[in-house]
Amino acid sequence: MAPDPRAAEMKSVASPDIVCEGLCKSFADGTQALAPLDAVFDGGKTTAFVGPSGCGKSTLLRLIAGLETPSAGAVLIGGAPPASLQRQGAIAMAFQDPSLLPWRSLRGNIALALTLAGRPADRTAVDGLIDLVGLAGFGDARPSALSGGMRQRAAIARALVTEPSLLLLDEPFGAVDELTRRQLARDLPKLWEPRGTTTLLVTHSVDEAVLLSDRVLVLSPRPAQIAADIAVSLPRPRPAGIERSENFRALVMQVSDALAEGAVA
Ligand SMILES: Nc1ncnc2c1ncn2[C@@H]1O[C@H](COP(=O)(O)OP(=O)(O)OP(=O)(O)O)[C@@H](O)[C@H]1O
Repeated sequence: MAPDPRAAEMKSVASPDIVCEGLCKSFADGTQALAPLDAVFDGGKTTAFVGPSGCGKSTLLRLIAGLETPSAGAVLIGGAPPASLQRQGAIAMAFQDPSLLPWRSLRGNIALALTLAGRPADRTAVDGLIDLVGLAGFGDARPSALSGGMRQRAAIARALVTEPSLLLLDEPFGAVDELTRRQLARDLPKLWEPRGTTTLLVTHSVDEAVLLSDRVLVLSPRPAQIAADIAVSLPRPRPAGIERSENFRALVMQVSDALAEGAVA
C-alpha cells in the first residue's frame, strides 16, 4: 500500500525535527552569542543543552522559539520557520523568569494559554495540571501569593496545557527546591514523552540533563559551539532510582568531563 502523505505531514507537525543551519547571533553591542551552528534535533526526542554561564544557551532557545532574529543562518521547525509553528500555537515555553499575569489567578493564567491557542479553557485539564505540578489548592491564588519555585511550576503547567508539538524549557526548575525538582523531573516527562513532543531543555544540572534527555549537547564558552554530543540510551520512562545506576553515573561523568574540557578549550 502506498504511504499516506498526510501521515508524514502529521508527524512533522506533531513531532517536528528542528534544523539549525549556519545559525549565528550577534547583538547590537557587538556581543557574539552564537557562532555558526549547524545541528538537527530529532522530532519527538528530548535534547538537553549544558554549557558555561553566558555561553549562549538561552539565545539558542530564543532563536528556535522565534523570539530573536538570527544575524545569519536559519532555524527550520518541521521544514518551516518558527513563526509558522507559533501561529498554530504549537510552541510552548517555560523560561527561567516566569511571566505570569499578576491580576489573574493561577488557574486563570494557565487557562489563558488555552484561550490564546484558540482552545476551550477546559477546567478539568487545567486543574489536573495544577495538581500534577504540586500546586493543588492554589488554583485561586494570585502569582504574588506564590513562592518563586511555585511560580516556576505554574509556568511549566501553563506550557504543558496546550499539549505543544515543541516544548522549550530554559532552566525550568531553577528556583525549585531539590526534592520537588527531582519529583518534577520524574513526573513531567510522562506528560510529553508519550505524545512525541519535541523537547529542548537548557539546564545547569548535569544530572537533570541526563535524567530528562535522549541526547545532551555540551556547548563551548561564548560564542556557543557544540563541544560534545552525547547520546543518552537509558530506558524510558526512567525507572525510580536510575540516578544511582552505573550507566547513569557514567553518562553524568562523560557530560561533566566534556563540560570541563570545553571550558578550557
Ligand atoms: N539582548 C542582548 N543584548 C546584548 N547581549 C546579550 C543580549 N542577550 C544576551 N546577551 C549576551 O549574550 C551572551 C549569551 O547569553 P545567554 O543568555 O544566551 O547565555 P546563557 O548560556 O543562557 O547564560 P546562563 O547560563 O547564565 O543563563 C551573554 O554574554 C549575554 O550577556
